[in-house]
Amino acid sequence: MKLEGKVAIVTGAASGLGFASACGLAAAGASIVALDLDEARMARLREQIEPSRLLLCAGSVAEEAHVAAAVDAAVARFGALHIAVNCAGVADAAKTVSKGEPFPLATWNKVIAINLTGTFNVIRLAAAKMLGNDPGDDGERGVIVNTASGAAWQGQVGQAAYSASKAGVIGLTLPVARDLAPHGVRVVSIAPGLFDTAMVAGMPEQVSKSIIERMVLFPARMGRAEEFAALVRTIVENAYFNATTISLDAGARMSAR
Ligand SMILES: NC(=O)C1=CN([C@@H]2O[C@H](COP(=O)(O)OP(=O)(O)OC[C@H]3O[C@@H](n4cnc5c(N)ncnc54)[C@H](O)[C@@H]3O)[C@@H](O)[C@H]2O)C=CC1
Ligand SMILES: C[C@]12CCC(=O)C=C1CC[C@@H]1[C@@H]2[C@@H](O)C[C@@]2(C)[C@H]1CC[C@]2(O)C(=O)C=O
Repeated sequence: MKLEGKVAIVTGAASGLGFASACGLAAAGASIVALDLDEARMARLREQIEPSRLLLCAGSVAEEAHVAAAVDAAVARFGALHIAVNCAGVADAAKTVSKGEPFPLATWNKVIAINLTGTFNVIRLAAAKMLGNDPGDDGERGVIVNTASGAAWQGQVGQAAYSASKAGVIGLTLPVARDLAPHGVRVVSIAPGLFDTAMVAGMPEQVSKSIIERMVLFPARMGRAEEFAALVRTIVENAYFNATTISLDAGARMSAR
């Protein structure tokens, strides 16, 4: 799908991979509907994207009403919705049992609600709008890009909820692509390795250095948000990507413990 004149909703757009994706799609000519809980940080998009092609929506991907309002606003303001990029996510961690205390169910529910249910909430509401689009080349009406994680396959200590949520994103990719293929909507997920964003900013330098030296194959550094955004753009523009999860991780393999 050519990006010029298209409309994209990007969740988690206030920070990191979502911010870079919103900027990258806008630079290629798309109008952007940004959805994030963090209204203040999201406002930084105004410095990168011209006002006539930017709509900021404060809200949670886990709330039906918030996402419904954002996709309605996209169509009301820009006339259609062609692209959805799911980047909103959290990485709250806990051990299954720690010092005799079981994993807090509230943490489990939060991570699943945002990373997995939130992703599907955006997919279903955005796809319903995409089905109203006039078909383009090959009958294409829309593209959905989700963010999984290498942790789906190689979760570390404390990542039961996070890994399960991301495995869920990978799991839904094929059946949703099958559901939407007859309507000309593609669905692709990206599984990033370690990227230099706010989500990993709290990691002690020693830990990140050790992960990079021992577990990242080449190039031995964290990923840059712009590299993620470049893949999002490629997925949107290249109609032959569908129903798959693409690793973007410099060959990272995590250790056993
Ligand atoms: N940074 C990394 O190394 C990796 C990140 N990921 C995934 O990439 C996605 C983006 O992560 P980053 O950009 O690194 O993190 P980030 O922390 O920089 O950005 C995440 C954004 O999501 C927003 N958000 C959180 N909960 C939300 C909700 N309920 N509704 C709407 N927005 C919400 C936050 O306000 C924040 O702006 C996440 O799904 C994360 O799990 C996956 C693999 C590696
Ligand atoms: C658990 C990690 C690594 C150790 C640390 O000090 C801090 C962390 C919090 C953020 C985690 C870190 C690592 O496991 C990799 C992930 C899970 C990171 C959040 C996103 C992350 O980069 C990922 O999903 C990788 O695939």
